[in-house]
Amino acid sequence: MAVSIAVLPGDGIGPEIVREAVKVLEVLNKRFDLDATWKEAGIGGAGFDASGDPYPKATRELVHASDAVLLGAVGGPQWEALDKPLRPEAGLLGIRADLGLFANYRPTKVHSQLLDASTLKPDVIDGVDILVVRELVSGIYFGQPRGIETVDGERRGYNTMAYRESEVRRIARKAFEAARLRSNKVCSVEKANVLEVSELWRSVVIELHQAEFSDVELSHMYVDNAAMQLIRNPKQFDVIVTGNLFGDILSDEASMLTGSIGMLPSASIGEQFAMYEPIHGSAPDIAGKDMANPLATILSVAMMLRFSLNRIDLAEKVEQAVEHTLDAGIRTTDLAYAGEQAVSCSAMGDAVCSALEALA
Ligand SMILES: NC(=O)c1ccc[n+]([C@@H]2O[C@H](COP(=O)([O-])OP(=O)(O)OC[C@H]3O[C@@H](n4cnc5c(N)ncnc54)[C@H](O)[C@@H]3O)[C@@H](O)[C@H]2O)c1
Ligand SMILES: CC(C)[C@H](C(=O)O)[C@@H](O)C(=O)O
Ligand SMILES: [Mg+2]
Repeated sequence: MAVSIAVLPGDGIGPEIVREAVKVLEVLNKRFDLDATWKEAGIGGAGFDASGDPYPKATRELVHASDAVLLGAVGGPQWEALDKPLRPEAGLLGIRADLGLFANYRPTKVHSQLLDASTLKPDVIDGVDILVVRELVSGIYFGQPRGIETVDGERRGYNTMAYRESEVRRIARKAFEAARLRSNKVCSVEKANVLEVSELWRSVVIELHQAEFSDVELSHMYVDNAAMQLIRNPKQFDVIVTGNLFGDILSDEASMLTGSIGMLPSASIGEQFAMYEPIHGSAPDIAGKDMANPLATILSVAMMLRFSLNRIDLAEKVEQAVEHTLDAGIRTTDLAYAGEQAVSCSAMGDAVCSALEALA
């Protein structure tokens, strides 16, 4: 069956890493039986520069007409002076909200070939396999009121962290369902000792657990402790379910268990649409140098094959190709801590494509 993909490279390293992921799609079309077509459109700073809107109308129309979306990354210093609604990041929040992508899955899997790349001891991280399930279209990112006002002659900035019961219930449900397919453990992370929004979060998670998921082991952890436990003993976690801001922070932290933020893919899923993107940003410090790690984006393609295109077989091939590439000692700069010679972003993409072709 023919499938259509909207490809949104974005800014900074976005076009570089997405180019390598598209090469993988080309191999799947040519050497396997994927029948995918794709079209590119602008998002973030690229969207703003072309049309004055970080989530342009043409992009919106394309993603609504596609089976899945692949996004690189958005943002960069050249757009920082813009008004908030025009910034690249507003384009990303805009597409997530527009497509209703409330569930963001961020798998953190330690590859045994990369134990040297992590700053943590091998026995602490070997075998780590955590799924962060992050709420993506609510919480403090979207809560009202928000703004900067002048109070008593000085500026005061404020945001609102709010969750409705229904929003907590639907993300918690996704976490429990995911846990049933894994090690059957959910840790719900919030700050219920201080925040009412977290108090509600915890009580809704407990209600849902008692009503429908009592077979799943449930624990609760304050976010500050969770940040520490992720480094102290990451293997205690299976599924972590948390809100938008805490999930953003904890997933970047968790990525370093794997050796690099360049290793973590993600799937953002709603009722109707799905988008796949690495968890990292546009990395302005290395953009344009062909040195980014494209594996997070390539592994996001594997998630797309599995969850949106109904091709688990091809998802597994892509994941195997990544494993074989790591087995061969091929490392981009972010992974090359043990004296290995680093390869470029495009060479890493080529290596994964060759490994994939060898599996055809
Ligand atoms: N999903 C997204 O589009 C997304 C995510 C995070 C940040 N951002 C945006 O990206 C810009 C830069 O943000 P930041 O510097 O805080 O975070 P970042 O994730 O872009 O970079 C953080 C550090 O990680 C490195 N890094 C990131 N991805 C890498 C990769 N694939 N390979 C090798 N190294 C990699 C960078 O070089 C940098 O040193 C900002 O405008 C931010 O808003 C976008
Ligand atoms: C760029 C930013 C809006 C985004 C977020 O905070 O969600 C990013 O950090 C991410 O993790 O995808
Ligand atoms: Mg982030």
